[in-house]
Amino acid sequence: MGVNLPLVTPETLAEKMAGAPRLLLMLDYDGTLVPIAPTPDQARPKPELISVLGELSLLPGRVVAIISGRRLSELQELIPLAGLHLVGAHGAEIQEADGKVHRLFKDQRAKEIISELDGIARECIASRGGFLVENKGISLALHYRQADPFLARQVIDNFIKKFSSLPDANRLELMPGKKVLEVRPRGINKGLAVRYLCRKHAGALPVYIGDDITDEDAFKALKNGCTILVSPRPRPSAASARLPSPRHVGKMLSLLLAKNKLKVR
Ligand SMILES: O=P(O)(O)OC[C@H]1O[C@H](O[C@H]2O[C@H](CO)[C@@H](O)[C@H](O)[C@H]2O)[C@H](O)[C@@H](O)[C@@H]1O
Repeated sequence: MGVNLPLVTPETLAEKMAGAPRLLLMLDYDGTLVPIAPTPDQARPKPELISVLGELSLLPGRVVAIISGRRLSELQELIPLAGLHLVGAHGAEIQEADGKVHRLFKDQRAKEIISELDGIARECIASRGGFLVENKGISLALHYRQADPFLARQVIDNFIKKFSSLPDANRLELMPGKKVLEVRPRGINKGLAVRYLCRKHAGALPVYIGDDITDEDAFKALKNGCTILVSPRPRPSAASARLPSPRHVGKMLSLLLAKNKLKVR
């Protein structure tokens, strides 16, 4: 794990990718394509971003995939584009570029536990403000971005205690994220999705860009690959380089599109 990852510029990164005969560009959503917002429903893509992603994915030799912790159904609504891969629920739901969907996760018992945990999370929150429970069916997110930090610690500790005492809790795992604690099926992670896409598009230059702890599985799956952490400051990561913000990611995508358009003329 490196800490002082070299900062790359959008220009250098776009140049490297534009030079590849075939490219597999994998992008995380929250905190990478779209800046972090106070609540999940406020983190929406700008029309320009949708248009760049759409154009890129139509170019020959360019495969674009969005890999997120969000539900696939939500990604389909946020990025309403045909022709790119959408991967939801940390890799459990994969939509191919032709629209075909694979659901990698079929453990019914784990789904039942998630539904139980929904009630437990709400009980732990009780009437305290600033929390949000996001039930994604096969995973659950307990958000505390707008809660008092001291109360958040108490609620999260209580939730973890109750979760750990559930029979079969080991079918699921806890994953901290940005002001959120997620519970997801054990063994499902973004690394699986990255390996799947790399096999499917063997020979293409794989690039993964992400900002959160869940993206570390993807970085590790692409050992020695082009892996970019989105972070304003250095922090331990398995990525190979760093871009400071989603704004820089957006700039890089526009430059990549412009360079590729010049090539296909
Ligand atoms: O894998 P990602 O695309 O990065 O998704 C990770 C989680 O992102 C969302 O929560 C985070 O973003 C919200 C909007 O900016 C923010 O309000 C929240 O505090 C963050 O934790 C999403 O709601 C989760 O379902 C995703 O798993």
